[in-house]
Amino acid sequence: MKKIMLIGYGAMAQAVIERLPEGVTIGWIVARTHHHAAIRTRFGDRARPLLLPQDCAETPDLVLECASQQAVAQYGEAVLHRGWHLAIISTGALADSALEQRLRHADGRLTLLSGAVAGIDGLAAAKEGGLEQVVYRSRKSPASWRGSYAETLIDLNAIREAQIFFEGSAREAARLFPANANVAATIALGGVGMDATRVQLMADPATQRNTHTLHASGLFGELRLELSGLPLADNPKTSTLAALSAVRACRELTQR
Ligand SMILES: NC(=O)C1=CN([C@@H]2O[C@H](COP(=O)(O)OP(=O)(O)OC[C@H]3O[C@@H](n4cnc5c(N)ncnc54)[C@H](O)[C@@H]3O)[C@@H](O)[C@H]2O)C=CC1
Ligand SMILES: O=C([O-])CC(=O)C(=O)O
Repeated sequence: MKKIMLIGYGAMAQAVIERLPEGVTIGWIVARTHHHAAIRTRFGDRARPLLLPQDCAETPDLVLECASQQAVAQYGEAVLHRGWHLAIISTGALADSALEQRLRHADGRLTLLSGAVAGIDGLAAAKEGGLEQVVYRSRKSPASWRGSYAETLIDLNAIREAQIFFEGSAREAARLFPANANVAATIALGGVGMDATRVQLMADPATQRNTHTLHASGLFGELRLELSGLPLADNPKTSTLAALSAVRACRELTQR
């Protein structure tokens, strides 16, 4: 039985817990104090709530971050310095290049989950021949942008048609929209980097989906990809596919 540590106890963590593959169990959950009683009630002795990953005396088979960019910055190094395997969904944390370097040079294994998008393998292959441009657009409902920096750029209650409210680099997008633009960072890290990857963020009152569009061109030819994802019921910012990419990382533990 593989025993993992989960970081976070929000919408994505719940989706992962519900779909945990056979042969994988959760041993520890790093969560805010206000979640600890609920974790104890739900899991009893099977999973311990922790304040810090370092409070775990054993070696988890995988540490699965499903929390926030802040959690990656807060715990990432401590996890990797123990030689543990860390898989992160909040890839936008790596928009902080000093943090990225520290995490990449630490002892343990760092995996970037594919999250809400697909096609990173093809983009990375295309990069080997040279990429000319990579443009990423995220289109979500106004509800998905609520509570984000978008509220300072656009009146989400008043928009009647699709509107691009942000254009910039992947680094800017990932930093300004930490719960909404991790995909921009994932694409940037697979392709031409945080500063050269162009990002457009759009609010569309006519959609209930989180649609990710990737356009890349280079020596290989051209890639156009559109992924129209259903958001999680508990968090319209987060696509179901992002949670499923974390489930896949759990399943891979049983397939080695
Ligand atoms: N790579 C990708 O494609 C995607 C990445 N994400 C990332 O996944 C994260 C989680 O998504 P959801 O579960 O939907 O968000 P959520 O807001 O529903 O839940 C986040 C949970 O993490 C906990 N948390 C946050 N920071 C923490 C910390 N430092 N220590 C302990 N607990 C902490 C919160 O208390 C909450 O329980 C997002 O914030 C975003 O960074 C989300 C969607 C797609
Ligand atoms: O889940 C999504 O659709 C994308 C997302 O929130 C992110 O990139 O952080």
